[in-house]
Amino acid sequence: MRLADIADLVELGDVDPDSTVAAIASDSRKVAKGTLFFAIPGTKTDGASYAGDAAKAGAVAIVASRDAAIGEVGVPVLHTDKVRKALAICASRFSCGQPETMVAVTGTAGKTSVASFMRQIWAHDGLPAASIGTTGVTAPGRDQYGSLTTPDPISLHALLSELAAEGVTHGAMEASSHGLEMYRLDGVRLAAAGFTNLGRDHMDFHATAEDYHRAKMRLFRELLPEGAPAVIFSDDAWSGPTIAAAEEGGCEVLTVGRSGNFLKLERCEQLRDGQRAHILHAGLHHEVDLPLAGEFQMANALVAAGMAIATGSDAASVFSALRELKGASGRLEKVGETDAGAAIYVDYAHKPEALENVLKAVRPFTTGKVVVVFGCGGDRDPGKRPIMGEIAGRLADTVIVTDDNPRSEDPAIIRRAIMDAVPEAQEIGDRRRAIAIGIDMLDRGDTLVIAGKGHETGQTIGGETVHFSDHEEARAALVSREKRASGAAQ
Ligand SMILES: CC(=O)N[C@H]1[C@@H](OP(=O)(O)OP(=O)(O)OC[C@H]2O[C@@H](n3ccc(=O)[nH]c3=O)[C@H](O)[C@@H]2O)O[C@H](CO)[C@@H](O)[C@@H]1O[C@H](C)C(=O)N[C@@H](C)C(=O)N[C@H](CCC(=O)O)C(=O)O
Ligand SMILES: Nc1ncnc2c1ncn2[C@@H]1O[C@H](COP(=O)(O)OP(=O)(O)OP(=O)(O)O)[C@@H](O)[C@H]1O
Ligand SMILES: N[C@H](CCC[C@H](N)C(=O)O)C(=O)O
Ligand SMILES: [Mg+2]
Repeated sequence: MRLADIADLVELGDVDPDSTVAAIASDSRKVAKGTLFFAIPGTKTDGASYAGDAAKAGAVAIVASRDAAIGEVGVPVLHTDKVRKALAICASRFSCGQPETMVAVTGTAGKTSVASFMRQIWAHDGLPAASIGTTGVTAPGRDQYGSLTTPDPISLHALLSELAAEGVTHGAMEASSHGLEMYRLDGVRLAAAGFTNLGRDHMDFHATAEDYHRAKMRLFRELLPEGAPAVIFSDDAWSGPTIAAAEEGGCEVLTVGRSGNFLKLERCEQLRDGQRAHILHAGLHHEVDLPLAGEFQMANALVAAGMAIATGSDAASVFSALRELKGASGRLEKVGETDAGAAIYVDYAHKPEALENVLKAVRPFTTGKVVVVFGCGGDRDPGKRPIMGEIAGRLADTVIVTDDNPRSEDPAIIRRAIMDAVPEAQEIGDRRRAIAIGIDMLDRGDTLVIAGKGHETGQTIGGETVHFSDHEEARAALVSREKRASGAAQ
C-alpha cells in the first residue's frame, strides 16, 4: 500500500504519495519500520503522546486529528477529521478482501446468538460461513476464543481478509455499541444488518439510553449501504425508533416478529426443550420446531432467518435449518439434569432485560421452583445491580447472589448492592460453592439458571483471572450430588 491509496482519508500535503506503507498500527508498541501510526485520542490515554515513540520505531508517518498536540517528531504528520474512522477504512484497504456476503447484527441481547444462527443456516446450505463475536471466531477449520465482541479494525480486517483467502464466502459479525461508536467496523462491506432489541447496558460508557441507541444506529444510518436490507425485530420497545433510523439511512426495512411484515410470528408454543412456531413469509405459512428453549431464542432465530433470506438464501431451506439450530455456547444452554430430572442451564444474562427474559423463559416448563445463581461484574455499570436483584426476586423462587468478575471492586459491596433489592436472597460469594448449593437444593420439576458468565472460562478477581467455567462447575457438582445420593442409598 502507498500513502496515495489513502489520499481521500488524510491530508497528504507535500508528503511523497509514493511512500510505501508496510503496516498500520494504532499502538506505538507495535510500530516497526514503514508502519503508518494512527494516533487515537482514546478513553484512557491520547495516542498523540506516543507519536514520538512511533517515529523512533520507524513509522513512515503519523495520522492524527487536527487538534492533536504533536510537536516535531521527525516524520510527517497527516491530519484527518476522524482518526478512528480513517484507521478502519485504511485497515480495510490494507488487508483487502472479505467474505463476499457479510452481515452485522446489533442490539443489547441476542447478537452472539444471531451471528451463530446465521453461520449455521448458511452451513446448512453448504456455504463456507463464519461468525465473529463475543465467543470468538468460528469458521470451517477455525474455532478461536475471542476477546472483544467487535474486534479492533486492524485485527478485524486482517481476519476478514484471511477468512476470504480460506474460501469463506459468508460471514456474520456482532456490532457492539462500543464497536460502532469507535468506528471499529467501518470499511466492512455489508450486505444486510440486523437489530434485536435495546435494554440497559454499558451505562458506564454511554451517557443515556438515547445515546446508546444512537451509537447502535450508526449501523443503519452510516454503515449499511443505501437500499440494503435492515432486518429489525418488530416487538421491542425500541423497534419504532430503530425502523425510523433505518429508513433515514435509506435501508430496505424488513421487520420480523409478531408484528413483522417480512417474517410474521403468528403463533409460538413453548415445549420442554424447544418451541413450535408458525411463521408467515411471502404469503406462505411455515411450521418450525425450534430445538431451543426460550421465546427470546425465537426472536433471535427470526432475525437470523430474515437476514439469510434477505441476502439470497432460499426461505424453505432457511426454515429447515432452524429445525436443527444449536444454541451459542452458554446461551440458555442445558448442561445437565439431576437424577429426578431437574434441569440446569448456563446462561450469559449479565444485564437486566436478559435476566428477566431467561427467568421468564424457563418458567413455562418448570413445575417446581426456579432457582437462580448470579452476580454482577465489577468496574461495570453499578446501576444495574439493584435492578437485577429486583428481577431475580420477582421471577425466581430462590435467589443465590454470588460473584461474577469483581475485578478491582470489593465483591461484598457488589453483592450488597444486588441484595438491597432482594434481601431474602442467600449470599454465597464463592461461585463454586454457590453453584454446588444451587444444585443440591433441586427437587423434581425444578430448574436452576446459572447466569452471567455463559461461555466465559475465567473469574477475574483484582487483576488476576483464574480458570473458572460454570459448565465445569455445574457438571462437577452434579456428579458429587449423585455420588452422595448413591452412597446414602447403599
Ligand atoms: C473502552 C474501550 O472500548 N476501549 C478500547 C479502545 O481503547 P482506547 O481507544 O480508548 O485506547 P486507550 O487505552 O485510551 O489508548 C489510546 C491509544 O493510545 C495507544 N497507545 C497506548 C499506550 C502506548 O504505549 N502506546 C500507544 O500507542 C493505544 O493503542 C490507543 O490506540 O481500543 C482498544 C484497542 O482496540 C481496546 O482494547 C479497548 O477495549 C477495552 C480493553 C475494553 O475492555 N473494551 C470493552 C468495554 C468493549 O469494547 N466492549 C464491547 C462491548 C461488549 C458487549 O457488548 O458486552 C466489545 O465490542 O467487546
Ligand atoms: N433476543 C433476546 N432478548 C432478550 N434476551 C436475550 C435475547 N437473546 C439472548 N438473550 C439473553 O442475553 C444473553 C446473551 O445473549 P447473546 O450472547 O446472544 O447476546 P449478545 O447481544 O451477544 O450479548 P453481549 O453483548 O453480552 O455479547 C443470553 O444468555 C440470554 O440471557
Ligand atoms: N462484555 C461484557 C461482558 C460481561 C460479562 C459478565 N460476566 C461481567 O463480567 O460483567 C462486559 O465486559 O461488560
Ligand atoms: Mg455478544
